[in-house]
Amino acid sequence: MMSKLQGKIAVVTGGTSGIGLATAQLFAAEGARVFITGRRQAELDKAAAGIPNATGIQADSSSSADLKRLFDTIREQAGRIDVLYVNAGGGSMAPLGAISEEHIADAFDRNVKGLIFTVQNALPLLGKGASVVLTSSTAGIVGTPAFSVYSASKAAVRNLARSWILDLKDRAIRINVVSPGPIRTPGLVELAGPDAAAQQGLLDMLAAQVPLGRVGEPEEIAKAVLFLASDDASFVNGAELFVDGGLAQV
Ligand SMILES: NC(=O)c1ccc[n+]([C@@H]2O[C@H](COP(=O)([O-])OP(=O)(O)OC[C@H]3O[C@@H](n4cnc5c(N)ncnc54)[C@H](O)[C@@H]3O)[C@@H](O)[C@H]2O)c1
Repeated sequence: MMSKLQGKIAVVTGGTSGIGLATAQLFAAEGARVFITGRRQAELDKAAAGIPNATGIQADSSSSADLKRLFDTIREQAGRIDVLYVNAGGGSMAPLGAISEEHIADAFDRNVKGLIFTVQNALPLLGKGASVVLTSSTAGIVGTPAFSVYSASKAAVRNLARSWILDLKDRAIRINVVSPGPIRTPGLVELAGPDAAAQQGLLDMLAAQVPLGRVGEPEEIAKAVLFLASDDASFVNGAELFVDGGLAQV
């Protein structure tokens, strides 16, 4: 069977851990040359070493200067981008009474500003048939305690996609959104702190809310991103794909 990304140039932001790492591995297995980004050089080197045909480029998505340097480097090394998966992001918890300026800046810099400037800087490298996948979350559509700022930042993502497909009309670039439910990643379990029992408690609590009765695995998001990124989704544009065991529907 033909590999789904044979010969393609793919970029995965936040590719050192969790969903981004699993997706970079799947993209590579499907024949892509993969560029991954992360904030810390040591983790980036470790992740890139485990992925065939991968290059790690240090870049903090919150930094416009880093993003410019990232895409300048990709232009020099590969000349174009066929698949852009904007995965870098995350957030921390704060109930309404504890929301601070820093809390808002952290979520919106990573999940909104960083996402906007990632796509903007990539634009000159995206040709006809290119695919962009953005990362939202079920938290962007259902209420989640102590997660309102993260939820608001993720809710912004679907509206960016809906407008951008109009901004890019006639360029034949597809933009879609993947919205994971609770997925067993370092980023999720660390919300419960360093204690393993507390982390398991968080996973159990989240699993109980999901109609399928469990949390998801990073590889399950990677497969959905591969679908949106590949020509299998050639007429899918401006869509939001929930990969959440049904959580967003209840
Ligand atoms: N795990 C979940 O349950 C879940 C659910 C919905 C959405 N998401 C979203 O999926 C994405 C990946 O999350 P994950 O759970 O795999 O988290 P993770 O913490 O395990 O991995 C996140 C990756 O993004 C990178 N990253 C974070 N901020 C960055 C920045 N400013 N610049 C560059 N890289 C940055 C991290 O270094 C890491 O490589 C995030 O956007 C997250 O909000 C996760």
